[in-house]
Amino acid sequence: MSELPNIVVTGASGRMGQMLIRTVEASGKARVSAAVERSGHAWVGQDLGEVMGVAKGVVVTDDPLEAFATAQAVLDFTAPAATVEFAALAAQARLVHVIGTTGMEAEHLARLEPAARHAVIVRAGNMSLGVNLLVELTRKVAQALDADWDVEVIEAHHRHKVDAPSGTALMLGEAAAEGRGVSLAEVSDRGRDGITGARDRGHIGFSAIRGGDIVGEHDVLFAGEGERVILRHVATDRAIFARGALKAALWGQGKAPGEYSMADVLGF
Ligand SMILES: NC(=O)C1=CN([C@@H]2O[C@H](COP(=O)(O)OP(=O)(O)OC[C@H]3O[C@@H](n4cnc5c(N)ncnc54)[C@H](OP(=O)(O)O)[C@@H]3O)[C@@H](O)[C@H]2O)C=CC1
Ligand SMILES: O=C(O)C1=N[C@H](C(=O)O)C[C@H](O)C1
Repeated sequence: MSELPNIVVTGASGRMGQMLIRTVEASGKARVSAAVERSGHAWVGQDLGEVMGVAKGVVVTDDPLEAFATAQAVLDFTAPAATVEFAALAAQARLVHVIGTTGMEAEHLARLEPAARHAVIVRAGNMSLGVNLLVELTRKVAQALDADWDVEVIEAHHRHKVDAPSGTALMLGEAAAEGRGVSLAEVSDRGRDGITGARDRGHIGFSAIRGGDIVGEHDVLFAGEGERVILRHVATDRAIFARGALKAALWGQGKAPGEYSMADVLGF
């Protein structure tokens, strides 16, 4: 019997699901004990060893409750509607629920609150070390520069991405707003098109590019009179997100119930 923590991966066949399975299995710090896909998915009933060439003996299931029963953590990079269901089940089983899913609306976030009263949730729109550092830098730069400097968050992702702005762009926008001491909801400019009028002073703009296989690129532009400051992160490998998620799952063991961020995990 392995002494390593048991980890469940939901959305196992997805871009991140597969990366998470490979990262956990290669880490030597945990093992994949179960993999979940939705009912009717071609992978359900298949051995991961057969479909991925790793984690032999783990048969993909469409029963998350059964999968969660023998695990210590679940890594969940799926879709908002699925994530809120998994949160209730993870809380029931007292698992650490690491949520990478983006595009979560207020109604989804509200449904995480009861779960976080019973179990540890670590949620971040981006689990990489580099982006979480960029978030801290953005807060500091926004604090140092006044509203004469226009803030724009520009992000680029692959053609399959379904949500915009990205979760990362929203984290960066929140950090810029916090640095300025304003509420992002009150100063956010999204999706400019047509005769928009001149830019509002103090607003934070968002632009999204979608194309090809771009893993994820984020710029925070501070545009002043006669000069610009640009903070940039470029992801070239999804392993950076998976490594962060595994770190969060291990960090969360034994922590008090509640919702935590990657900044908590990284000690920023
Ligand atoms: N926080 C971070 O660091 C990162 C976050 N992400 C986010 O992770 C999410 C997934 O991204 P990505 O892997 O590219 O997307 P994919 O579409 O490749 O994968 C999503 C997976 O989740 C599955 N899924 C959806 N609903 C359910 C359900 N009810 N039960 C079980 N499985 C389900 C999908 O299955 P099906 O195909 O059948 O729908 C699919 O296998 C996105 O929200 C993305 O923004 C991505 C990278 C990093
Ligand atoms: O969908 C993706 O791919 C990614 N999503 C996250 C986001 O919305 O910011 C993180 C990363 O940029 C990749």
